[in-house]
Amino acid sequence: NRHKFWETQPVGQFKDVGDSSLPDGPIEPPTPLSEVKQEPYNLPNLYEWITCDINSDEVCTDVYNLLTDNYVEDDENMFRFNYSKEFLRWALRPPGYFKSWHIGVRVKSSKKLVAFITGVPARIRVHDEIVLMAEVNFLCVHKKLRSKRLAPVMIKEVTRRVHLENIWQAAYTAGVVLPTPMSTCQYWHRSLNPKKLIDVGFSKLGARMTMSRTIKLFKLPDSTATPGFRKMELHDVPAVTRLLRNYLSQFIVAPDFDENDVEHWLLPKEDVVDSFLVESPETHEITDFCSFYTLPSSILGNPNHSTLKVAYSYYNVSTKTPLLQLMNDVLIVAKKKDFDVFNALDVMQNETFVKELKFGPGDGKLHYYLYNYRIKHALRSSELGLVLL
Ligand SMILES: COc1cccc(CC(=N)NC(=O)c2cccnc2OC2CCNCC2)c1
Repeated sequence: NRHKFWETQPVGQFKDVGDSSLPDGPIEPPTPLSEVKQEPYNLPNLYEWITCDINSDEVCTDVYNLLTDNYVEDDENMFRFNYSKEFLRWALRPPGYFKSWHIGVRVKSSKKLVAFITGVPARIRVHDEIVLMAEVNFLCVHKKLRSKRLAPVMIKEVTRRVHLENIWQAAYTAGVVLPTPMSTCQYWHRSLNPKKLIDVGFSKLGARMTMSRTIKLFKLPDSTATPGFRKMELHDVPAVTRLLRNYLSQFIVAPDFDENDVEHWLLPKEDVVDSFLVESPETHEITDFCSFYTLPSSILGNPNHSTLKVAYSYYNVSTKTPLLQLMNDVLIVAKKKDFDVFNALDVMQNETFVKELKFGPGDGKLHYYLYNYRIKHALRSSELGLVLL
């Protein structure tokens, strides 16, 4: 009963993979809103649901502390994601968000937050269909409450609250294989501070390599190479939206970003998201775009370092500047901002630059999933134009 819960859900089931009689699209029809369960699912006696007002500093701090101590670790339990409070506020309040989709579980007596799950609304295009979805993220159960089957209840409760807003599909990622990945991505790391990465065990010194040789190997220029390369600003939103919409149209699954979405997700926000563009010095046309988000990791049990400063490739568009040169400029900027490593999934055209720019393959995979939406043939990662936080 490895997937006891997921076998009860409207997701592609392993037994159905390859059954081409099943059409792409929703697996179950919407339920009339009057038939959606009106009250929250039952929790074990000591616990209660709490809707988390992420605008409240106290609540945001409780969420931050729960995730800092109990969220996703790498396979060797050496690192743990350490999303900042400002990042959480950004990630959870996009245009049209619902406070009711920021769901916590706390101990009735102590009011201690012990579990969390979230959804945010997103318009996602699948082939030629624009589908309103919830992007579900930050599922976290306190380490001391694991194996109490709390996660299935959290998932059912966020699903119920999404249904109440008349949304019937969702998108999510996981490092584990569940029924059934829509795509499976490889992740890649580009060392920016190789000495620290080796000191903390993130990287290993290559065979027949010295530390000084390794530092030299990953050294980057002090300044970017592309004329007209600059930070994105508010007045660039219309041009970046046009550039990004056109670029994303080539992928089978991609967000359907409008100007409001671009303003929220891609305008630079210090220590949260960085975005740059190339404005042609001659024509002032915006020809290229690149971005990354900031997600540090706590380093577990290292005497000299407590945090790994990690940049995650977000959305990149090259129409005039070679993608290789654009991404090398992004690495130069990330190094200058003191990031230790730059991560990228092999989605979109990322595979075309990772090898050239000295990325090394990560030791895990990131699986993408859709809820209540069948895609008969799993996508190649290069057919995926969606990056989740
Ligand atoms: C380096 O510190 C880590 C701390 C926790 C987990 C991992 C490995 C891992 N699971 N990495 C990823 O999932 C990953 C690798 C490359 C790019 N994006 C990623 O995940 C993103 C997107 C999904 N939500 C988490 C952040 C690494």
